[in-house]
Amino acid sequence: MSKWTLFTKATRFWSFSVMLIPIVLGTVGAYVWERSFHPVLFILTLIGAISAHLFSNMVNDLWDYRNGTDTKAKNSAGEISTNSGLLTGGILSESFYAKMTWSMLAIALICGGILSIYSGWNILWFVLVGALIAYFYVAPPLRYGYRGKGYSEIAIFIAFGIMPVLGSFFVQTGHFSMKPVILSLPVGFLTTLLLFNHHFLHWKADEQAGKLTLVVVWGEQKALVFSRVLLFTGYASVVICVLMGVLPVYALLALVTAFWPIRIYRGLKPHNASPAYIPLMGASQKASVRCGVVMAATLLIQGLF
Ligand SMILES: CC(C)=CCC/C(C)=C/CC/C(C)=C/CC/C(C)=C/CC/C(C)=C/CC/C(C)=C/CC/C(C)=C/CC/C(C)=C/COP(=O)(O)OP(=O)(O)O
Repeated sequence: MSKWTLFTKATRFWSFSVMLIPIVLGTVGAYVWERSFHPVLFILTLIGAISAHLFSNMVNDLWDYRNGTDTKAKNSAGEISTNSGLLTGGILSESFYAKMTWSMLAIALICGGILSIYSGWNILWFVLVGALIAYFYVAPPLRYGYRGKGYSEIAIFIAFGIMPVLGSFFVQTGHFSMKPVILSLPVGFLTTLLLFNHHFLHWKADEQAGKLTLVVVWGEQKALVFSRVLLFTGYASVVICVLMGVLPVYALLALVTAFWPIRIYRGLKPHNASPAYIPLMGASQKASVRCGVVMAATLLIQGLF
């Protein structure tokens, strides 16, 4: 395995698009509403936020391995593991993996430090809250992501919606505003949907390992209803953005991106084998990214013309 392949597997690198999109949205908002854009600060924000995201993926794997959760998922017949598989497969040692994990945190912290010097110390709030949310999702004593109370969904909504959109807006402008908060709602909900749907892939193994996700607590049928509600709420918030003047009316084009997940939901029964949820997960990721791309593009068009 090449070093790059190892890196992409260890960090679950290809999930980075769900962080890239909110960063772009906040930056485009700053440009369109305030005519403020600093390319170097944008690059630093991108590197810092994506490193923070990769750190959260890795620290999750590390603790799931230490807690034995990922080994259970690997050994459960019919279940689909969504961790990197490098620790459970013995491909990387725990100590090497931990060093890589803390390096990601270090990069994020350095970027956060530099940005706080240029854009204002308020950035440090994002650094503090981001690090706490990422670490205690799975690490003891909190392990708040596995309590089956919806805390993980709230954390994802904040970490992949409000924080990166508002944070990247703040980096460019040096102040806060309600506009980026409203702008963050669709991608916040749709990325929460992605995380929620990925729990369907291994919920039986999660249950055995005592990992209480909402799918485990509610059961498949009820969780599928909530999944649809999340999708609806995500797209309804695009309409809210338009009604509140945060996006131009032609941003409603983003609603078209709901077509793919809706088609997948139609093919699902109240109870399904794990593999049936792979297309749903793919469609949720695409919905979040495509909806965000259309929102950013239409906002930029409005600002340019
Ligand atoms: C996370 C971290 C390193 C934070 C440190 C500092 C930090 C935030 C640095 C960024 C500094 C910058 C760039 C500041 C500029 C202003 C900006 C843009 C601010 C936004 C900051 C930001 C990106 C905040 C979000 C931080 C993040 C990503 C928090 C993680 C959220 C979270 C709970 C993630 C869980 C991820 C996973 C893997 C879920 C799935 O796990 P699980 O359910 O177990 O399933 P599986 O079986 O698949 O493992």
